[in-house]
Amino acid sequence: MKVFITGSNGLLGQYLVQAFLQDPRYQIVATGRGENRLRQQAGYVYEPLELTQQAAVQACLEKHAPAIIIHAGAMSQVDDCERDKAACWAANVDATSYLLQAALPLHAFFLQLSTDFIFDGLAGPYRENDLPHPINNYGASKVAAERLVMQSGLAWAIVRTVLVYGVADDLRRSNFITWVKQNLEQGNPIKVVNDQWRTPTLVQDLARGCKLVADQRANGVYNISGSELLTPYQMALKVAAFLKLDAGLLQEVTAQTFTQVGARPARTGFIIEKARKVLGYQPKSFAEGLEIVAGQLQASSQA
Ligand SMILES: NC(=O)C1=CN([C@@H]2O[C@H](COP(=O)(O)OP(=O)(O)OC[C@H]3O[C@@H](n4cnc5c(N)ncnc54)[C@H](OP(=O)(O)O)[C@@H]3O)[C@@H](O)[C@H]2O)C=CC1
Ligand SMILES: Cc1cn([C@H]2C[C@H](O)[C@@H](COP(=O)(O)OP(=O)(O)O[C@H]3O[C@@H](C)C(=O)[C@@H](O)[C@H]3O)O2)c(=O)[nH]c1=O
Repeated sequence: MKVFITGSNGLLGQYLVQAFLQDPRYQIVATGRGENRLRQQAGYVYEPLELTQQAAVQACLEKHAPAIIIHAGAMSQVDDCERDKAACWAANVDATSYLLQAALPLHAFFLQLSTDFIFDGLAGPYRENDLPHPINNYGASKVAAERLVMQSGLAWAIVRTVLVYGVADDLRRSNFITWVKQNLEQGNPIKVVNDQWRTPTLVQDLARGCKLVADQRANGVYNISGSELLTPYQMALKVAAFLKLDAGLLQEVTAQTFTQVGARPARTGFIIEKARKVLGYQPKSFAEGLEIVAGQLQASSQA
């Protein structure tokens, strides 16, 4: 069975390819912007695909006619989305519309990735049936994409996640854990907020959760994240302790002393009971996640 993955050069995309490569039931079509940046390039088809080009999306889906589409591609830089709403909308909404239109005649199962940033962060942690109320362009674009998916007429699932962390090849954006590690290793003091709440998600868990949804063709919205509600400051302390780095470089601040272009919802995080019960989803603890990331970093430094 053919699975079509968008955003395959990204943090999640790389782990989706790895997860489906382990399962001989699937043939993978991985798509990304420009050249394939994954270290492993055998065992699947890679197609360069600019998702904002409707004709290219149409032609690529016609050519491969997948049974399952996992749409991980997105403009995920929240501040860039705030600065350039048109680019954000093109990448996160129009691109989703092009994929859905091309998927319709294929009757493909469509799995859309979404985010805790669809909420305003006043009442987290959130369940699947809480009402979205985004406070930045990125979140608004993901709400619009979710609505297109729900109204598409296809069999669909929406996987929402939070603050994804992990190690991947040639990423265009760092993630919080690697960002903290790099700064502490270089002796750079960093300001870290103590009044935002997240359920940080190990990228391997997220990929596993997406595969559970795809394997079961599970319809509906699923929160797939870590289970522990932590502040970035608490996360950073755990990173420092685990990696034996200098926590003295961590400066505990509140969000208002911390200006980011795109507003961040204060208290998000997800309740993941539905994914546990319906899908059998079982995330690693944050400590286990750090151990896995540290092991990967050690292995890559010795390679
Ligand atoms: N990271 C996180 O903390 C969270 C992520 N999510 C969602 O999960 C999904 C995956 O996120 P993640 O892997 O972390 O994000 P990344 O930014 O690592 O990956 C996104 C990928 O999409 C590609 N892409 C962006 N625009 C286009 C385009 N116009 N045409 C083709 N490809 C494009 C990027 O290409 P390139 O590499 O060339 O830039 C990139 O490889 C996204 O939908 C995101 O919104 C949700 C919650 C949290
Ligand atoms: C850069 C930075 C971040 N932080 C905090 C703020 C925030 O809560 C957390 C991560 O901040 P960042 O700006 O790195 O990441 P951010 O853009 O907030 O991450 C978001 O990405 C998109 C794709 C999502 O969908 C969201 O779920 C979320 O993961 O770390 C600090 O405390 N100090 C800092 O210097």
